[in-house]
Amino acid sequence: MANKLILASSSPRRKELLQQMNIPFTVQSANIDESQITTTDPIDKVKQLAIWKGEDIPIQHLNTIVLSADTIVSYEQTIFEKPRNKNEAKQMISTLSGQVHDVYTGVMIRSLQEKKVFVERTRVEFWPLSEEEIDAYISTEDPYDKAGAYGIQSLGAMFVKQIIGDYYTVVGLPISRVVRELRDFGIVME
Ligand SMILES: Cc1cn([C@H]2C[C@H](O)[C@@H](COP(=O)(O)OP(=O)(O)OP(=O)(O)O)O2)c(=O)[nH]c1=O
Repeated sequence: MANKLILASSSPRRKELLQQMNIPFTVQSANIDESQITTTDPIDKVKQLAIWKGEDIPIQHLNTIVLSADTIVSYEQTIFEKPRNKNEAKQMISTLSGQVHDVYTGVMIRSLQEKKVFVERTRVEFWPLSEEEIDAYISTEDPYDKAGAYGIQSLGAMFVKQIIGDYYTVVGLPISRVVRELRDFGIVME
């Protein structure tokens, strides 16, 4: 029997990226308490959160594969997750203005027998931004469901001077690596 993939995510971007790769899957959102995390190291954090999300989905069959991920923005010693309000969004974008930051995405792929966890990093440089530009941006919907308060795939694209690494790591799922790793779990394009 062919293996079946479950995407343990409520992120519309992760769903779209798997669809773009012609990989068949179903969605089951993980429900975890991210505030329970204690580590402040960005790599440990995205790994742990991806593991919690993936382990929240029960596996009942030998042919079930679960994919989960977590994305954060890291600048100097600070981790930026999703902004809770306008003030936090402004603070995040103002801090990232004119600077280079890292985006980390942790991924877990698991079956009953096996587990693979990895982290991808992409470096992003922002142009120096004016206060007017930042204020205009945070009054849109764009920043609020995204780590670091910007969407590189949407309006936030105008802030990005250059990147080093996989663009899709920033969007929330390093899809080329994920496709390769999924093959080892017997998940391939239709
Ligand atoms: C930096 C950046 C992040 N993001 C998104 C990717 C992630 O969906 C989100 C970070 O939140 P996550 O907690 O990684 O994911 P999620 O809550 O959206 O979905 P789930 O936990 O159910 O899988 O930020 C962008 O879409 N564009 C960007 O440029």
